[in-house]
Amino acid sequence: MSVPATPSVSRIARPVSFTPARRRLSITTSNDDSTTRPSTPTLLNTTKKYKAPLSAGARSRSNSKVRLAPASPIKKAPSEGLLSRPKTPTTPRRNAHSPAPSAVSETDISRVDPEDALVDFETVEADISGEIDEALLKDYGHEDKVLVSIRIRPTDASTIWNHTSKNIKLDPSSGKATQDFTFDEILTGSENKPVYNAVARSHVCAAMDGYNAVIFAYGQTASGKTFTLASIRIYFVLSRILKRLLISFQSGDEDQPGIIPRAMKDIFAYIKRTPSREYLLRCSYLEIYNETIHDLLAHPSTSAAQPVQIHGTGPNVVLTPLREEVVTGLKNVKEVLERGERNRRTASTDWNERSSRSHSVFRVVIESRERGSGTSSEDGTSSGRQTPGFRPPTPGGTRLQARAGKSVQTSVLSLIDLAGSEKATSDKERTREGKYINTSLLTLGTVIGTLAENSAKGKTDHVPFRNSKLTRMLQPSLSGDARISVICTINPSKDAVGESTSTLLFAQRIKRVQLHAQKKEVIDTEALLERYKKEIEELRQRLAEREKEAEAPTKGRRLSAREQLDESKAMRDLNARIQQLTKLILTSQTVDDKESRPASPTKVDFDMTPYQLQQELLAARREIESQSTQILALEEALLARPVLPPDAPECEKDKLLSEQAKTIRELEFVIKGYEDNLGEPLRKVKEDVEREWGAKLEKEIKLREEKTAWADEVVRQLDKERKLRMKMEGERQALAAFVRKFDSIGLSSSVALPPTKLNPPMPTPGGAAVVFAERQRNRMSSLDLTMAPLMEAESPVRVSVPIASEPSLLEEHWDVLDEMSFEGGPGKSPNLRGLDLFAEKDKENVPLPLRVAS
Ligand SMILES: Nc1ncnc2c1ncn2[C@@H]1O[C@H](COP(=O)(O)OP(=O)(O)OP(=O)(O)O)[C@@H](O)[C@H]1O
Repeated sequence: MSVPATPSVSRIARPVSFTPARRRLSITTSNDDSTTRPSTPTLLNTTKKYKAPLSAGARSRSNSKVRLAPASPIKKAPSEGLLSRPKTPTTPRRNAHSPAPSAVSETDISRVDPEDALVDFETVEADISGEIDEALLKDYGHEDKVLVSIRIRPTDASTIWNHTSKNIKLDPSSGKATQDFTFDEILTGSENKPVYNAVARSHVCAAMDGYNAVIFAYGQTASGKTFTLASIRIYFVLSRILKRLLISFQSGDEDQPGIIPRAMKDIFAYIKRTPSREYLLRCSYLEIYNETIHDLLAHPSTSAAQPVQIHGTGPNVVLTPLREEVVTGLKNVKEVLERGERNRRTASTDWNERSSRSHSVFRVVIESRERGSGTSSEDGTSSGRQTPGFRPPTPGGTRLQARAGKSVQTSVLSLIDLAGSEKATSDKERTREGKYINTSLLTLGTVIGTLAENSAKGKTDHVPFRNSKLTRMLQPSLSGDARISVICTINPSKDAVGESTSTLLFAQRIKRVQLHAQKKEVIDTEALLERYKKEIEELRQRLAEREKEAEAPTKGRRLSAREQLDESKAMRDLNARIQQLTKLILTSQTVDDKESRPASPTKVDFDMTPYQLQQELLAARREIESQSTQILALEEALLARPVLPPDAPECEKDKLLSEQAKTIRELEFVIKGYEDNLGEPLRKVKEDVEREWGAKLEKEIKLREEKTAWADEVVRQLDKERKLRMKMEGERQALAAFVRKFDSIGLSSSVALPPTKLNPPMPTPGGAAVVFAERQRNRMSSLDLTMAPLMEAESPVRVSVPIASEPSLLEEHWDVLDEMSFEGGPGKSPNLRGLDLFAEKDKENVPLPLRVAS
C-alpha cells in the first residue's frame, strides 16, 4: 500500500470506478481556506493549529474577556462584575462573517467510495504513535454501569466543598444539609489529559472494539463542559494568545485539547496498533438549538432551510439529512471540527461570555473489517460487489460492505457537549434560549430518573424519550445500547451551591442506569454462500470417488468387514456434511432475502427398480441414523466442552465472568420484578382471603368436631343397646324353653303358688306358649307392616335389628325404640329415652315382666 509521504492535498474525482487495489485517499474540504487556517500537519501540537477566523462579535468578546478577566482563566459569577460586558444581541453562528463554505464537501461520504477511504495501520499518519500506556487505560466501561465523574472547576473564590478522589460533600460549616456523594472519579485542575484518561479513554477504545459509546458533559453554565469536551475552541486559543501577549503568563500554559481531539487522536493510534483490521471513519456534527436540529457541517443556509429530522423508533433512530464526512487523518478531523465549531451558536450570558446556546453532538461512525478481504481474488470467493463502481444503497447511506465472508463491525462514538442549565438572564433572547435548554435538560433528567428507577426496581415504566429532541436522539444509547461516560462539571463557589448540588443529584441518578451494550456485526451472506457451494462441490467429488473405489475393490481383493464399516462411515460423514451445508445455504438465503423459502422436496426417480428403491430407502435410513448419532455426539461435545480453555487469556475469563454476573443480575432483576409485581400482590390477596375465610373455617371445624363427638356418642349408645339386646334375647330363649318344659309336664294345673319374684304366675291352661302366640298375633295385626326396616346404609353404625321372624317375649318393650330420637344435635346428647329404659332394666337385671292371661 503506497502512502504519500507529503501532506499535499489531492482531490478525488467522482465517480470513482471500482478497482480491486485500494487507492490511498487524501481528502480536503472545499471550504478549506489557507488564508484563514494554518496548514499544520498535526492537530494537537500547538495552539496556532486552531486559529480560525472570528466573527466581529467573537473578537470583541475575546478582547472584552481579556480586559475584564485579566488574571484568571475562570469566568466569574455575575455578582463578580461581568454585567458590563457587551452582550450579543442575537445568537450568532460563529461563521457569520467568515467565507461561506461551498454546498458540498469532497469528504462527504455520499461522494466518496468507502473502499478508497479506508484507514489501516499502514496509512495512519506517521507522527501518530500506536504505543499505549496501559497504566493510563483505566478498566472502565467494561461493566454495565454508567461511568460517572465529577470535574470541579478551579476557582479563586473560597469553596465549601470537601472531596477525596471518589467522594464529595458540603463542608459541615456551610450550615447546609450535607450529603455524601460517591462517584467513579472526582477530578480537579486545568489539565485535560488526566480527565481524558479517566473519563473517556476506555470508552473510545470500547468504540473501536465495536461497542457504541457515548461521552457527555453535563453541568451548570460556565462550569467547564466545553473546556472539558471540545477544547479546540477558536476563542480559547485566540484568547490565550492574546493573554500571552498582553498578560505575561509566568507558568507554562500548555495547550489543553479537550476530549474530542484527544479521542480522535486515540482512534488513529488504535488503528495503528491493530494491523489485522481496516477502518472507515465517518464524522458528523450537529447541534440542537431551540429544539431544532442543525447540521453543523452543512452550509448554514442549507441547514437552516432543511433542519435535521429524527426518524425511526426505539433503537433504530436515524437522522436525515445529516452530512457525514470521511476522515482518514487528524488533518481531516481538524477541518471537520473547525467547520462545526464555526457554525455552533454561542453567546455571551451573565455567566459565560462564550456560553454554548445549544447541545452539540459530534459523532464518529467506526466501521471495520478484517484486512486482506478486499478483493475476490485473494481467497477465491466473491466480493459481493457485482458492478464495478456500483455500491448497493444501504438505509443510512453508503456503508462499508462485508466481503468474502468477513463481517463488518459498526459502532458509533458520540461526544456530546450539553448546553448549561441556567437561571433567567438579563437578556430576552438568552432567556428564551435558556427556557429551551432548561426544558430539554429537565427532560433528560426525567428520562434518566425513570431509567434509573426502572433499573433499580425492575420496573418497565414509560420513559418519556419523545419529550425532547435530545432525549429522542439519545434513546438508543440511554436504553442501554451503548457504554456511557458522563462528566458532570461543577462550579465550587459558594454562590453556585444549589446548581452544583442539583448536578451531583443528576450524576447520582445516572449512575443507577443499567446498560447492556453489545457489539454489532454485519455478515456478508453472499460470500458465505459462495464458500458453502464450493465446499459442497468438493465434497460431492470426493463422495463420487469413494463410491467408485468401493465398487471396484482395490487390487482384486474384497474389503474386510472393518474396512467396509470405515468406508461406509466416511461416506456417511461426507453426506452429512453436504446436507449440513445445503441447510446452511437455505438458512443464509432465507436470512438474506428476509423471506422463508419452502425446502424443495427430494426428487424420486420412479424408473428405478423396486430393489433400487429399497436400497435408496435403506441408505436414507442409515443417513438419518448417522445424523441422529452425529447430533447426539455434537450435543454431548457441546455439553462437555469447557466454556473457556484453561489457557485462555485472563481478559477472556474476566469477560465471561462479567457476562455471567450480568446474567445473574438480570435473573435477579427478573425475580425481583416478579416479587414486586406478582409476589407481593399475590401474597396480599392470600392474606385477605385467609383473613376473610379463616374465622369461617375455624367455625366449620368446631362444628364438625362437635358432630363427630355426637356421632361417637350415638355409636357408643347403640353398641351398648345391641349388647343388652343380645343378652336379653338369651334370657328370653331360656325363659321360653323353661315355659315349654313347664307346659309339657302339666305343672300349670296342679300347683298354685302365689306369684313372687322367684315364682312367677303360672300359665293358664293351654300353656304359656299358647298365650304368648295369641298375644303376638294380636300385636302383629295391629302393626303397620308397610313400615320399612332400618336400612344399613342409613345408619351410622351397623345395627342388627332383628326382624320379627320369630315372636319375641320382649317385643312389647321394643316399642320404645320407636320413640328413640337422634335429633339431639351438636352440643346436645342424643335423645335416647328408649335406651335409658333398657339401661334401667339392665341395671336391675330383671327379666321383662310377663303378663300371663289368667
Ligand atoms: N478546569 C478548568 N480550568 C481552567 N479554566 C476552565 C476550567 N473549566 C472552565 N474553565 C473556563 O471557564 C470558562 C467557562 O467554561 P466553559 O465555556 O467550558 O463552560 P460551559 O460549562 O461550557 O458553559 P456553557 O454551558 O455556558 O457553555 C471558560 O473561560 C473556560 O476556559
